[in-house]
Amino acid sequence: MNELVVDRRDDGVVVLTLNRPDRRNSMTDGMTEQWRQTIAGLRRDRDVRCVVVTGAGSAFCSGGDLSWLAERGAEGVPELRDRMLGFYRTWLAIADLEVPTIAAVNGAAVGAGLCLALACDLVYAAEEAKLLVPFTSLGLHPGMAATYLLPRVAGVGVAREMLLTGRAMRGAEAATAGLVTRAFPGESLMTEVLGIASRTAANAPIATRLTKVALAGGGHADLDAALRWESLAQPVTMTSQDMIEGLSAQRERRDPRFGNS
Ligand SMILES: C/C=C/C(=O)SCCNC(=O)CCNC(=O)[C@H](O)C(C)(C)COP(=O)(O)OP(=O)(O)OC[C@H]1O[C@@H](n2cnc3c(N)ncnc32)[C@H](O)[C@@H]1OP(=O)(O)O
Repeated sequence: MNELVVDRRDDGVVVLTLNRPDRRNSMTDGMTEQWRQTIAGLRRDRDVRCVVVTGAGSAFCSGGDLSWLAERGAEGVPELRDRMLGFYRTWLAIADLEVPTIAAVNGAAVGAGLCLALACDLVYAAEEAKLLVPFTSLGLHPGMAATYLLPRVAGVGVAREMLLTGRAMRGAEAATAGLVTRAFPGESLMTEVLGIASRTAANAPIATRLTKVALAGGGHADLDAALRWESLAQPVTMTSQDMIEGLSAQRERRDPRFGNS
């Protein structure tokens, strides 16, 4: 079975659907390998302007496959360390894509599954989606950069409560807490997300990529760093064909048609 469905749309948006609905899209070795190949392909593809990740069926992603954790053999810490590092890096490679990435959290996002969503630039959740990181209740230390992503996205207070108590949030509360960008009623989530993705994909590619670089790691550390970066990056876009097109489109009151230059 294809555990990762890739849908390339005409508007430059690629939708990746985790596809193991009967196991709530938990991450198996097979799905992880498909993810690795797909993300590597998307990195090289200049026609891609925005990537959306979602889950098939009722869940977004229930995290690491529990049967793998239960059945693991005689591997010791060094072997497991290598294995886990490879697993984390493969999934979090979505954060290395130069184009904007969006998680459409259609249902439960648990453990590594929530971390995958938080590694995206924008996270839209169904109001009823259940979000939690119950590592310690499973006897596990957090993984998949949970101890980086949660405090970074929602602040250390939210991270502490979610990681130490295992408390679940619904999408609506997660939006209020700043853990997700916005919540929508479940039935309209995909329509809303595809609209946002399409509009994002239509923006000037070079300006968008540079903006993403500027915001990586939570934005610049100080005002001077921001000014030094912007006084270089903005002139790069000022000399681009895209800016000429953007200004013409605004003058002519039409939608811009950006290339890649
Ligand atoms: C290294 C990484 C570590 C981590 O990521 S730690 C976190 C691990 N994940 C979890 O602890 C999540 C466990 N799953 C759940 O809490 C629930 O599921 C959900 C909230 C995601 C969804 O609930 P509902 O819709 O009621 O489904 P259901 O009846 O619990 O599950 C349906 C089938 O899916 C299997 N399943 C669910 N999650 C996983 C998983 N993570 N790995 C493997 N199988 C999973 C179940 O066992 C069951 O199977 P059957 O129909 O045969 O009873």
